Amino acid sequence: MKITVLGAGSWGTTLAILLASKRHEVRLWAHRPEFARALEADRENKRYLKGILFPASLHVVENLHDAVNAAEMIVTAVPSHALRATAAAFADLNLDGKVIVNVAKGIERNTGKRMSEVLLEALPAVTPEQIAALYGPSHAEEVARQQPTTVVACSVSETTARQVQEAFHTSAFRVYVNTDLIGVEIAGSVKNVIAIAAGISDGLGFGDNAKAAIITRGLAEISRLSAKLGADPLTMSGLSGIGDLVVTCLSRHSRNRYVGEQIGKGRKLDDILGEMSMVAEGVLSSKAVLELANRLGVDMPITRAVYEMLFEDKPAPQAILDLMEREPKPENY
Ligand SMILES: NC(=O)c1ccc[n+]([C@@H]2O[C@H](COP(=O)([O-])OP(=O)(O)OC[C@H]3O[C@@H](n4cnc5c(N)ncnc54)[C@H](O)[C@@H]3O)[C@@H](O)[C@H]2O)c1
Ligand SMILES: O=P(O)(O)OC[C@H](O)CO
Repeated sequence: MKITVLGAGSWGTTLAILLASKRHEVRLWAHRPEFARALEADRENKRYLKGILFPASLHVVENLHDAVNAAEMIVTAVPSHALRATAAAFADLNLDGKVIVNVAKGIERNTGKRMSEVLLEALPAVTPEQIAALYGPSHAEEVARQQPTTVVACSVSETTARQVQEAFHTSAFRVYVNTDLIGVEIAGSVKNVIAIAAGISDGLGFGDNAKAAIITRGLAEISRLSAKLGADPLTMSGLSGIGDLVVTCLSRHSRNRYVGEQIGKGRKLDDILGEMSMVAEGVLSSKAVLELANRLGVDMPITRAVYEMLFEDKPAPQAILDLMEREPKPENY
């Protein structure tokens, strides 16, 4: 199959290598032409995925239109804040019959939209059945080393989800299917905000009890938001739900958990982000998720606390105390 991956960060590069290793004809597009030229010269992504060489069937391309025109399947792996502009830049091409697999995890600033909603708006000729998400607990560093990983291919069309499953599945990268796109996208995106809270707990020196509380009560607020939006509650116990929440809250690879850890140590957000080369989606998503929750009347206290610590300079110890001293509540509400 001819597959184009848009975005040559750690995840886009990892997926392009995985797909090329399956003998698909793969094109990898980087939004900066000079970076594309460096990738082609090195046959390696020295900035985002050092030490993993490109298979021969992976072609680096500079021209977005050529990359999209050549593809039967398009994988969008740019950061979520860049997805709308990236898609709009190829909206005038003929996209009939092409499947678009988004792997960016985030909720759009200002609109509160999920990534599939952003794609449908930016690509008016594309139908919901052409769009899929590939989500789940999958750090690039481990997938690139072919360590066992499980993910979920999701689309409102089961046929499309199965096409994506077939395209990506390997003996080290096991792909399940699901058709609950709302649940998969909400869970897979909001977990980044909860992972920042988990990192804050680490930075403050708290232990396993606090981490378990953040994961469990984080899942409770993700579940409340998803239910309000019409998701299947079962998705929350799946790979994009508890699976991705656990990996992101616990992993040493997680950029979101790292940002939180630094905040917990008392550092300023701008300083932390200024020295990071990789995207931590939960930072921008915290604001978008909180606005969405407020609009829908959904209580998301951990998300609110993360937002206050990141953007309103609330000291982390105070935020934790405020969370703990809230009015006692029933577990299921
Ligand atoms: N890294 C992972 O393990 C992993 C796993 C699953 C999902 N994801 C998701 O995949 C998405 C991409 O993450 P990543 O880890 O590959 O990012 P990264 O931080 O490794 O790299 C970001 C990439 O985006 C590019 N970029 C930056 N601004 C851009 C713009 N305006 N337009 C187009 N491209 C731009 C950068 O050049 C770079 O290639 C994120 O939403 C992330 O949550 C990442
Ligand atoms: O490194 P993070 O925190 O962006 O997490 C990456 C992936 O979403 C894990 O599945």
